[in-house]
Amino acid sequence: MENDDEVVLNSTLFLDGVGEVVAKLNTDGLSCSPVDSNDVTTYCLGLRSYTAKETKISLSDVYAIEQQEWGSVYDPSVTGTFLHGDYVEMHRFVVHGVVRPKKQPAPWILSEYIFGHKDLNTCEAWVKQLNSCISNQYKRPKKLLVLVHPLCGKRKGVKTWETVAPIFCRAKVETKVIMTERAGHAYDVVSTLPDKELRSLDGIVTVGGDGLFNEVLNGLLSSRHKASFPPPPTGLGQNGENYQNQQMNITMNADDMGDTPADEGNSSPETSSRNDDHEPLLPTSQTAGSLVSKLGMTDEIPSVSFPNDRFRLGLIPAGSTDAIVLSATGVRDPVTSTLHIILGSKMSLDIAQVVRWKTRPSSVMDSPTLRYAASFAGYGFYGDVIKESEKLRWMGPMRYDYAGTMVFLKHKTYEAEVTYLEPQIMESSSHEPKKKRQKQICRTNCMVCNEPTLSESDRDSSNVTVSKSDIYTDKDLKWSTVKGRFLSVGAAVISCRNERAPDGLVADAHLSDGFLHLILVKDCPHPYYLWHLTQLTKRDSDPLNYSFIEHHKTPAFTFVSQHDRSLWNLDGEILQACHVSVQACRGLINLFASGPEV
Ligand SMILES: Nc1ncnc2c1ncn2[C@@H]1O[C@H](COP(=O)(O)OP(=O)(O)OP(=O)(O)O)[C@@H](O)[C@H]1O
Repeated sequence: MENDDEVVLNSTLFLDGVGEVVAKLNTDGLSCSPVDSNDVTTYCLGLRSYTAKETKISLSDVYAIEQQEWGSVYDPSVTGTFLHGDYVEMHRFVVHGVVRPKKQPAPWILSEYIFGHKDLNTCEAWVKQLNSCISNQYKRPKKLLVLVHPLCGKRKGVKTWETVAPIFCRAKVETKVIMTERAGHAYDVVSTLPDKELRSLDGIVTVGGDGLFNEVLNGLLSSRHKASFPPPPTGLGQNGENYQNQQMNITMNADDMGDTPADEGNSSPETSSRNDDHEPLLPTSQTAGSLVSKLGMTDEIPSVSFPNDRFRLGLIPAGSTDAIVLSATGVRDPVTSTLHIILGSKMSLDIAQVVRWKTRPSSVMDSPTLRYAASFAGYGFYGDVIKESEKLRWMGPMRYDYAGTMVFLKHKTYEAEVTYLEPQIMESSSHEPKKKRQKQICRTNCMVCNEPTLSESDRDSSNVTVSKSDIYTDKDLKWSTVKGRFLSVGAAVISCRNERAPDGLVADAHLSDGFLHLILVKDCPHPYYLWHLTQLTKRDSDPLNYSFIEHHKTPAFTFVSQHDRSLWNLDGEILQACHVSVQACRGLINLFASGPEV
């Protein structure tokens, strides 16, 4: 802004509340210095009434420019009246910006600067030039699909959208808005979006909670993410023939591609009671043809695939927990999220890919079912709470507390075997309680998330293509198994901060480091478990540092249980599964966010 050579526009304008200023626009932003520096400070009745220093507005903080009608601009420097200042009539334009509070985390605040000039052409030239600067310089979205869940949270989806819609409108971002009518609607819309339409969009935005976001994520990735999947649990042929056969089935069985969802219409034991389960992304969904929840059900390779550098997802929080937004922006504020979207913030996010190999122990062999989770995959306590809370929807968000208490009192434990990949080079967690670890919190421009993986750096230097599945034969990783009775098995992709757990489940989980945090809570007395749960609600506590808890940072794990009602909670959505494998897909999607400023 200092270099006058870069100045693209320079004139004297009126700035509302400041008076006449010399305004200069360059590639970084706009600077306005009062014409008469003697006017910098004025006094009213002996009190200093305003200070007008140079005003600097960075273009990266400008989200809209608007031409306004002829009207009044306040000039505090006008003298001659008892009180300083008066309104002056002129042509006007408004620069809409963002104020990012210094103390974080805090919501971003909308600001506006009203400029005026007697000459309409001068105002129009400024509007044109400013618009061209903000549209050329930043990767801002022009067209978005917006899915609004009207009943989310305390039925505040529509109200939240009505609050932020004018901001999109002001910023001239085209939005195609769909109100969801039922569970599974968003999944159906997104999974059946033709490639041409998807290519015309810069992203998809959800106005709702983590559940709605999870539907969009699954709709987007189900047929558009082609990757080798994690090995199945032992017993299903981890390295052997069965596993290979599964892969063949999954990728080549064209008969499964019809309009009938994989799990529907046959007489296997798991289908008979399937509709009891709340699985909107599975058979109850209406657009059956779009259900590509079985891996690779289609031969057709969509032209829009993931990971995708351009396409981003946005979340405008209106749900009952909003853990993904809190972890991605640090605040649960619809306006802050909207500004991140309009200003084109971008950060990548790991996604957990969950493969269900068996629904029930009695099933002979299911067709594998694929699901994605952005924040959390949990079994035992977590699955049971979701199942209980579904019956209590009428209670609103309170149902989680009630259901949580009920499930806690039952103290159910599950026999299971968990096998996870352990990075040898990493500080691995022991089974013993350990000293409080130095937590490296994920923030904006996080060093950990920006570090290339070992295979990525090898690939860069040697030009060798490393397939995703190579991770499972990496010499720096080994498989370890834990067997026993568990109160819960959880895998956090991100910190999972929420209003009840200010540091989240795992305070130092990273948004895009390619790891899951596997948390195994073994059978223990009631009070111990209660103690762990209460620690989660406190800031700066160490809720995982107990002898009955194992915490492992892992890129993948498998899980086997012999329980008939084995329920998983994936971002708050239920999946019934007794054999699963889960892997972290590093940076699989991009969000309109920049990481929390915590
Ligand atoms: N119009 C609708 N009617 C009923 N359910 C819907 C509708 N739209 C979406 N859903 C479903 O509601 C569930 C919860 O949505 P969401 O997470 O957006 O809201 P929430 O209030 O945070 O809910 P939860 O407390 O269950 O997390 C999702 O599984 C989604 O499939």
